[in-house]
Amino acid sequence: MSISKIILGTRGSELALTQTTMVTAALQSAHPHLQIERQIIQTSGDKRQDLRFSEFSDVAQVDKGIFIKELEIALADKQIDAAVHSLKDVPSDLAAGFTIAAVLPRAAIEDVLVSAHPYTLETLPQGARVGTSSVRRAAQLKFLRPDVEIVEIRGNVPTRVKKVLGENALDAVLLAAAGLLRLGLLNANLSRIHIDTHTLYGLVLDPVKFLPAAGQGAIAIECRAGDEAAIAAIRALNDAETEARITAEREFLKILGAGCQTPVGAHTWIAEGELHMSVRVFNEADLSLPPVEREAKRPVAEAAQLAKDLAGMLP
Ligand SMILES: NCc1[nH]cc(CCC(=O)O)c1CC(=O)O
Repeated sequence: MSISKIILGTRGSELALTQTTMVTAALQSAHPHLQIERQIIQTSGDKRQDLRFSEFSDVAQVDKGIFIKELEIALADKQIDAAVHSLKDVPSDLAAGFTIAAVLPRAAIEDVLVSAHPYTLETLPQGARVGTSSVRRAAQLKFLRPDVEIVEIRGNVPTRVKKVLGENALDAVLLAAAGLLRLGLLNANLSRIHIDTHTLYGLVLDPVKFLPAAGQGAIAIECRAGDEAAIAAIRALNDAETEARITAEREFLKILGAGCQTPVGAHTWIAEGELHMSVRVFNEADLSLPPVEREAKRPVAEAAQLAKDLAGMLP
């Protein structure tokens, strides 16, 4: 079964559009005769950039994917055939009727400390104000630097970078390396951020010390479950190592009933044919408590079981 045309749905942010251009290029090269169209869909997360995540009418809804719901509606309505997502924004318990048909080879997984000054996590000034809207990043920073004040920030990636500039500038913000790289803001040495006429410092944080979010740096393509023709076409883009890693990371979140707004870090890597995962689970009610840290490994083919092993090791 093969298809002649695919409509890709995407959010309209610069990052989403860049990622969709990457998917389009990969898809076109896998299927030279396939006609590929793009449709931009605004999500509730895009419409309400004025709100903090904690102010959404139903806080649980944030975990259920404020950045993907409208894309799933468009998929179900057959307005689009596939939705391009930052996997990190896709809930670990995907809504019924949908499937992740492929994940592209993963980019950088790390978080970056962005600042107008060459700070490290150790040399950030006492009581520094650091911007993030991720409870995972907030928890990890508070764990390493209890004196730091977390400031909740929202907006697209360039908007957040600019929070370290001008009047009332934050001392630093925390962002994903993948997004900064894809937008061309972070240089190839991963040390400088260029935005408008400004040059800022970027410090890539060691994922062993500052654990990434499940799925960070991965681009996923979601289809209607059962749309075998579209799934088969898109499956050609799938990267097996990335899939094994994100399966373990997302399964761990799913077992915990956690979402993108839960303070959990998960780091996976493949060494000598085995899939390794380390996790850090913070106490949601009291972020200042030390996290539970666990590490385990299994053959790459047993990714979901690795997540179960780790979940079983929690107190
Ligand atoms: N929640 C926003 C979001 N979703 C994906 C990325 C970056 C790209 C990625 O992690 O794949 C970002 C921005 C950020 O966290 O800095």
